[in-house]
Amino acid sequence: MICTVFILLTATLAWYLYWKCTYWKRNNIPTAKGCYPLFGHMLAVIAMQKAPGVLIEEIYNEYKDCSMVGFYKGLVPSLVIREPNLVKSVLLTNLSSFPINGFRVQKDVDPLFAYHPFFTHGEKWLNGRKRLTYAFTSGKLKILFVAVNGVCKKFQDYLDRRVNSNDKYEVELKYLFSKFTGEIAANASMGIDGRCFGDVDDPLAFDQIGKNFFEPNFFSRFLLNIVTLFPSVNRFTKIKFTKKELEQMFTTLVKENLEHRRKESTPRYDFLEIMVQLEKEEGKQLPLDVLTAGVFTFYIDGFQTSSITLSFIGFQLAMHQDVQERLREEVKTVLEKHGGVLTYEAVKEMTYMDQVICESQRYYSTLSMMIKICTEECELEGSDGLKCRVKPGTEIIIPTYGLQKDPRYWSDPETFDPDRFSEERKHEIDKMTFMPFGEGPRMCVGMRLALLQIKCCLAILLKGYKLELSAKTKLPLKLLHFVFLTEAEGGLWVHLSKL
Ligand code: HEM
Repeated sequence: MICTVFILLTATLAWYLYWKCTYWKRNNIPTAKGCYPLFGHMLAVIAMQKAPGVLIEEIYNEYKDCSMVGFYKGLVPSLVIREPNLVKSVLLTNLSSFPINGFRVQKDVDPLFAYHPFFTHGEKWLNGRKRLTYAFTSGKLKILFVAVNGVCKKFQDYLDRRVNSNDKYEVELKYLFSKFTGEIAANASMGIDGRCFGDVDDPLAFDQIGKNFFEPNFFSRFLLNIVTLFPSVNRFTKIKFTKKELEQMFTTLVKENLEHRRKESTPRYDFLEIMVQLEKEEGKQLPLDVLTAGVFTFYIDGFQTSSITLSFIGFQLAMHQDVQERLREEVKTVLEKHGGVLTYEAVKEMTYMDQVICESQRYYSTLSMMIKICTEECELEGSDGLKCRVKPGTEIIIPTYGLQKDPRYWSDPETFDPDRFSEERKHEIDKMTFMPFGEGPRMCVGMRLALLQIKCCLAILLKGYKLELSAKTKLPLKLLHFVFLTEAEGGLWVHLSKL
């Protein structure tokens, strides 16, 4: 009897797994190689042998003739879409069918993330997004520019100290730029000192505390992988993305800062001040947890993404001395025109810098992919005739990295050529093949601040220093994608010297 029950149960389970793993086949969609029962295509990812971004890149490159490719995240059917018209359909035309991002958090486990627009949808997303959009209009950016400019001065002073004492200062670019973006995150969010530019690394500095969050050890990386890949598991495991101490630190900082601001009227130039202005306009105070979450979003989103982006730009400039020289000329000419002062208007005039940033973002996309979850059935149709009726629960993967390097959409994609983005040529680019900040109503709300801080940082660097590649940088670069952020194995090392 027990034996029969066992056989029946095993046969049912085997049939169930077979049924799940043949979903794409039954729907006439090509399936990526390497599917294992229960784990789907995720075995190497779970075993920490492959980052999710690398897996998606491999799938993208292997199925060159297909508009879409199915794979399985465990038992969940996921679809990699490989054509701009399909991306447009998911991010714009049929956005209401894909309103949720593929990374989820639970309010009781990660309360600060629970208000982050990226992790929310519906009314909550709309409110969160509205507050951040308010903070990044042109008028408000000019307020934040005061803080950014202050950080530029500190950065310049830090570079002078480092280069003067070393003649040629050898530095890892993400380490260096994390100091800049960490200091911006502290200064421009709450008007506090981020302690990033000391001669010795301060464990409480904003660049160092961010390290704990973004550079976890092997074990926490494994847990984070599991939670991001299988969010429903976390209903039981309750693994936190944010450390409790970090949450407490931000809550205390915001609370103390708010008390001063609501009482005093000294002008301040930061995000919290803009939120206090918003309270006044709306005639009601925002709850402390909402404000803390806003400041936390500012920190988490601005710090790492911008420093990674900057480090790849710095790498490209060190590799391409002609581009570095041309950009330096632009910076010097524009600054001269503005009396040697880095103003908001001067930054806007640096158009070749925009091209260099775009091309670097295309070449090494900071976010290797985007993931959207279907909540309402919708049809996708590729140019090869493949049709897919996407069912609720299906995950759609937008392979940013693959699309931005695909020779179908980019001539000579492996050549670093900022002139692709020149006024004369940029019309040749299909919008949906270049999405460093996403696209559509859910695209990056902090894009303008990100570009402002990146441009200011580059202007300071280029007007006074030359970047040359250090032999410590391992070429060709091997890209690592921690969950979905891109980094280079061994780091990006350069020598900085005074001009
Ligand atoms: C170079 C730096 C940055 C890059 C490359 C970047 C990239 C992105 C991308 C690709 C998305 C869309 C993700 C998706 O649709 O799946 C996104 C969303 C978002 N970003 Fe950024 N970002 C940067 C800087 C910032 C900054 C400085 C802030 C705020 C201070 C910010 C706040 C956000 C928020 C709140 C969202 C979610 C938007 C929504 O779902 O409505 N980002 N970012």
